[in-house]
Amino acid sequence: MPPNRLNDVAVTDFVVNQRNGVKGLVNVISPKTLPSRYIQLPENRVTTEKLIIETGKGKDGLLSPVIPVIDVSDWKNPNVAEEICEAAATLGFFQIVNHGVSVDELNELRAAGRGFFDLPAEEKKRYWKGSSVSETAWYMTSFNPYEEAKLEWRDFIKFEFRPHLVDFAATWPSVCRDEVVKHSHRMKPIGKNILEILMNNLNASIDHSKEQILMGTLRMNINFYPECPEPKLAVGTGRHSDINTLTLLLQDDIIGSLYARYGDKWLHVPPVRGAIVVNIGDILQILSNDRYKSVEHVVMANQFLSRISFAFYCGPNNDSAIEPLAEVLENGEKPLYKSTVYSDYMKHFFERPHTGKKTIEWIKLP
Ligand SMILES: O=C(O)CCC(=O)C(=O)O
Ligand SMILES: [Fe+2]
Repeated sequence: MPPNRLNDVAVTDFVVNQRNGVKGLVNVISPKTLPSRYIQLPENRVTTEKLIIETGKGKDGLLSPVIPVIDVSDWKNPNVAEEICEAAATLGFFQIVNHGVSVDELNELRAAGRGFFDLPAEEKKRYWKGSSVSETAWYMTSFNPYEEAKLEWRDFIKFEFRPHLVDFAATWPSVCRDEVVKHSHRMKPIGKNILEILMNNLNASIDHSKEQILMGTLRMNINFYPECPEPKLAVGTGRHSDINTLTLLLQDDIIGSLYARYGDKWLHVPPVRGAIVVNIGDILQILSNDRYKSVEHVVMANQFLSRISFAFYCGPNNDSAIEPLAEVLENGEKPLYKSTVYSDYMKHFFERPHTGKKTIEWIKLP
């Protein structure tokens, strides 16, 4: 007989109320079965028959797609722009290589990120969301554990970059502070290059006010997924689309747990050494009046190894009005979304559990 599942009240108390996170649960209690608080409803599980892992002809005779890996060593090369725009308009995901950040630099960031999650519980708890010692960094478990019926098998720390404030990172955990700041300096110009390409393709220029919408706020999540006793019943990050313009994701080198929505299936985003995964967020879909696709994605949990990922988010300033660009509607096209202040959009997203593309649907015009 397998050991009994831990009960919901005890798990919520230990993981959320006592702020130990799911990593604390694994370290201290090491459950042999998945606590029921983490058992997803069948429709939210990512089951094998829904996965597209290897490309090739399916039963229907069609070739399944692959997430393109784009060599960006020359940003001015028109083929690069073409491949990026094509991926943004279809799969909503691509990977870039030869972007100028070395494998060693990426590995240093990975080690620093793990350093944070390896800190003693008491140290991490100081950053707990709502009472963090830092105004611009907070630590949490799952996505919104106070609203979710089922928890995600994930802890994370979020950073907001506020470079106009002197010493904005002074209150961040010293174990990863310098690497996180360095990473933002490396990712920002890459994000800008991609956004320029995507805007050019819409005949839209980037002036100061557009730049505030595209990348006026920069944030980063470090996601930590501990080993999970019954990964098939759980999710690492529930299905969602990102609510920013662009995400630049450094995922694990070995364990591929990220899947992007493709029809009614999930398409694997495989780890590629040295690559950064790029995905389009809701705001680019709105600005482009649906030319670019913000695609739902999900992260699975793993049984034997923990996984860490670093999501660098380019997004609007909180007070930006989000609406389809004038350049796109120029020929009399109907706007598909109603104008919304970005802080309201964020509030809508963060107040609910992860629910696919519900946030963008909320502002879709009939
Ligand atoms: O962990 C991952 O690979 C992706 C995480 C993610 O989707 C996010 O942080 O928005
Ligand atoms: Fe995401």
